[in-house]
Amino acid sequence: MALEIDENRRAILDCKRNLLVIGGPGCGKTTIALAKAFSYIREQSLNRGEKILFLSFSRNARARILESAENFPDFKELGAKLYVQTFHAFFLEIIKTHGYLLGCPKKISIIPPHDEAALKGDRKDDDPAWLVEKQDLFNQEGKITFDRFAAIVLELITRSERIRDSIGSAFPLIIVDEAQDTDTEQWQIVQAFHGISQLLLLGDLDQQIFDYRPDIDPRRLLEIKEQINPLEITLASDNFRNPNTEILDFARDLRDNSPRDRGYKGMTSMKYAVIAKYRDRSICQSVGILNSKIEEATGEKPKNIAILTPWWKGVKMVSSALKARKIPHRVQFDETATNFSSRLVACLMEPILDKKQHLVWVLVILRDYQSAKGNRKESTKYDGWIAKVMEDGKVSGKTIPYFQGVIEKISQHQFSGNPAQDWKYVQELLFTCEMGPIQKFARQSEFLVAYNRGRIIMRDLGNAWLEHSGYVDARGILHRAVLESQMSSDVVKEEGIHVMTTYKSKGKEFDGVIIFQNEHISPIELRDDNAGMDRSRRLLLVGVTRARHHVLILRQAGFRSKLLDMFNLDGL
Ligand SMILES: Nc1ncnc2c1ncn2[C@@H]1O[C@H](COP(=O)(O)OP(=O)(O)OP(=O)(O)O)[C@@H](O)[C@H]1O
Repeated sequence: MALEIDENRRAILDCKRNLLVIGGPGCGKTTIALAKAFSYIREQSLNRGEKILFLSFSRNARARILESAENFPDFKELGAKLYVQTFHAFFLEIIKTHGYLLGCPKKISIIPPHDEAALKGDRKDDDPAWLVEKQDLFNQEGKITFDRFAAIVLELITRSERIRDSIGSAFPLIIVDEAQDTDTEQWQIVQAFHGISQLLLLGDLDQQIFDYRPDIDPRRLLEIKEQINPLEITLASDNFRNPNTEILDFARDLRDNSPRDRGYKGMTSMKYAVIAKYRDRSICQSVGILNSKIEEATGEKPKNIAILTPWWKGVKMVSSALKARKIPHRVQFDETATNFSSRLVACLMEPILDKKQHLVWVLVILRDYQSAKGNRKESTKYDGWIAKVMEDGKVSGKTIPYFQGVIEKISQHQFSGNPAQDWKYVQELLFTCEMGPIQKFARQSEFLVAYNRGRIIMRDLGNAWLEHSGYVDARGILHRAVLESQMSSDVVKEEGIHVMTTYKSKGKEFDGVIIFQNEHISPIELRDDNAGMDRSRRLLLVGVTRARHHVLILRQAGFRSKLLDMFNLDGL
């Protein structure tokens, strides 16, 4: 990749003070930040142990940064000095090293989000009792929820200058991606290194899509300017991502609510009939159409495309349509349901020594799932059942007899010792359940493959079998593998078709993008948005600007969209 270095970019490379680089989608913020990192490593000859830290918000964004870094000719020689990490993983490392100084046990364990949701139940995030409970879990048991990472790190570095200085001096240059989306604690942590490390902050207010979270403030960039006095450089007018198209013009017109009367090069709209089978066929067809559009424009087949929808429900709809026609794709999914559903399968694979105890475990999983969903009525119902089962009392309804039957059947079944086959046996048993909600819940375990940890789970289950002739601690094996995956530093391969929420697509880049619009499942106009639809506009802007060559908006026929109807996109 031949990098264009203009005056602005030269200033960024040469600057020795804190820097704030602002610019819209695809203007080259990540690229110039990486260029600066490599030039810093080369010119400042880092001491042993020193690295350039590049912090990002998500594993997706981290993967994309690493992929871009690999394209630099310097990567082979200097890549080991570049440390790209998510905020979460970086904070966790600090807590694991220094957390005990706050008086908690030395061994730290994480409470994954789905278990956290189950513990919290229907209490609000800021419920005082829940806040105290989380603090106690950390102080007394070393158990920590994801949302407390930043608070704990902040406490550590504020209470100990020595810790702050030793972290800061290991990273003479700290780059922060999407600085506009830092919450108060994250920003305070970064700010604490002001004066110790050089800070390079990348930002774009048009892409602030997490502002529904209480701590994300549109004034963050102003605050940054006031507090660390950075050299400010704007790359606003540049577009390196899709310069041969008018995708960015569309995005800007969308942002400014000033649609023009002709179409936009690189943007197409296609309508589908709402009846499920036609809709699903159109979803699959849209992939082929997008591929041809890209091939027409570039002379090459696309390397990757993304299908984006605002909610996971839309992801599921698109994924099922592709799956039915055996079109391979990678998917984002409802992690909560998948985790609990897989836990149910794992639980039923464990040796059944006491059928009543096993039934209680099953009910606890279902209770925790309902609680994680904030479904208090359902979780209370399960609490009642659990108490009754423990007292050997009678419970009316079909659920208990159904699971008693499943446990009975499995206890008489001889597992083969082949974990994949045995996992499937339990799954299929649950898939035949006649109670719709239970069957639907069980089906969520199919998404476990999306964690990329299937092989490790099967390997560890295989080891358990070798050691015990049974899947002892299958739930623990699953738990550890899922947790590792949630914190993992694996780089997800970018090729092929990716189905995800637009939120997850942030910071990524694809040859083509399909925006799937559906009135209920995948709305372009978000519910509870303001009259100007600012959030909806920003979300759509992030989605369309992921594309390098073409965007296809797949629209439900007959549905009037306040945002899209204003535009005169080329139709099919
Ligand atoms: N100076 C440059 N010269 C040549 N190509 C560039 C330059 N800067 C960026 N690019 C290319 O443009 C595309 C977008 O760049 P990049 O991802 O850095 O933009 P960004 O501002 O971080 O985007 P976003 O905020 O939307 O994630 C990439 O494919 C990158 O290789």
